[in-house]
Amino acid sequence: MSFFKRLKEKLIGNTEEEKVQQELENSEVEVKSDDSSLLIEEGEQIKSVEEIVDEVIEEIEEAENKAQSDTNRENELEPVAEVVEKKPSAWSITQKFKQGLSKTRDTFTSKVNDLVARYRKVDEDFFEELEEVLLQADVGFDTVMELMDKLRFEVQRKNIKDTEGIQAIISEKLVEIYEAGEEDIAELNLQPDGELTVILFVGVNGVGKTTTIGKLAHRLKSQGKSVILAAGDTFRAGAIDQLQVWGDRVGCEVIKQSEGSDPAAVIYDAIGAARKRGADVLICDTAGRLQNKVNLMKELEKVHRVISREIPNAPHEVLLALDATTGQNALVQAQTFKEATNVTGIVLTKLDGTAKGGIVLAIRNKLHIPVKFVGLGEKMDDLQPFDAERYVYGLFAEGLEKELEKIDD
Ligand SMILES: Nc1nc2c(ncn2[C@@H]2O[C@H](COP(=O)(O)OP(=O)(O)OP(=O)(O)O)[C@@H](O)[C@H]2O)c(=O)[nH]1
Repeated sequence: MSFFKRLKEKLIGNTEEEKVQQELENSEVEVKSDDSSLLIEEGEQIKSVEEIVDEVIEEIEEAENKAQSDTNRENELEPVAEVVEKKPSAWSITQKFKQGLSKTRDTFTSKVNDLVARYRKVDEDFFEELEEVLLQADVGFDTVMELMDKLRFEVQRKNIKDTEGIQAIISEKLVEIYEAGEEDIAELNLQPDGELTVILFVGVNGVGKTTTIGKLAHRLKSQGKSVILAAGDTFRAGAIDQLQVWGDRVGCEVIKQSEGSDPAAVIYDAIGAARKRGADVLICDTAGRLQNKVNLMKELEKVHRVISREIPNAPHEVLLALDATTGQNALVQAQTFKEATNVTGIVLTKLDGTAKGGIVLAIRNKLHIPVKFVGLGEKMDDLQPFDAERYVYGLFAEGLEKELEKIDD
């Protein structure tokens, strides 16, 4: 199957139900933009100004009453755990990537578009400027070089002369580089039913670790899993309470001890509690002090040892939370944690807050650790499994849409 056919299927979803849903979503937008109420039908009486004013007042009152009852209903719906989750369509997830990457797209893509308009023909100068634009988006030197080689080769092979459509080729090559022959690298290593999965979260303070734990717990719960949280960050003031707030919101039990107690002891207790309750997933928070690497290593080693003594092969995931807005600094943090513990995946938070979303590619290429989740906003369902195809769509939405329209279903 060609790259673009596969891409289209991924973005829209390939079940009939998903296709119908997407068409509906599109047609809703069309109806809204076609405001037929402004048209006067043949034979219709033209209303007096007073009549129109009365009607408008009535509409405003109706809208206010509706808003009030919606707010009441929303308040009744808290906590979040009570909300019955509707499975999001493939297209709505794609739109989350598009929205979440809008800052990156606005800067990066507009520069690429500008290049395409200025050059029209693909030549060495064009490649050099493109290289610069990619470097500015934090894609990383090695990845940019690899991409440029692939682009030059493709342009020669297909005898491409025009710069138009180059976004589509860049997208294809970026996915190729990201996936590099591996499939399903974003999947969480969840154990079969009846067995406990232990997920350890690491990362420095302030990157959004606690929020991410809460969002992931919510996600797993809405997939029918029972989840317990372990308040292993006993170091940062307020961390235990913050996790408890998330536990209450999402409806998960939080196993905790007092501030300053031994994190390994908290996690040991939490494993016992999770087993007793027959829980499916235990998510453990840890402290994120980086000032002293030796201490960090010792602490994480101890936590690791305690977990794997209780459950061989556990922890099943060690997820490192990194803040995308810190750019190259995130790479340095990742390197330190990689040396301290066996990181199995990265959760890149606040991708929506940066114009340098190319950092995803740099992380993958430099560290060879898959990005398992990305934070695309502050809402509960804005934590999404990373998906290379949706990511490149987020980068080049407009350019790719033109290309995808050409593809028959
Ligand atoms: N826009 C956006 N904001 C996020 C995202 N993830 C987290 N945040 C926000 O980042 C802020 C910090 O997150 P917290 O989870 O409270 O992080 P923290 O308590 O400072 O530190 P740690 O828990 O140690 O990481 C909060 O306001 C979160 O709502 C994201 O993906 N996008």
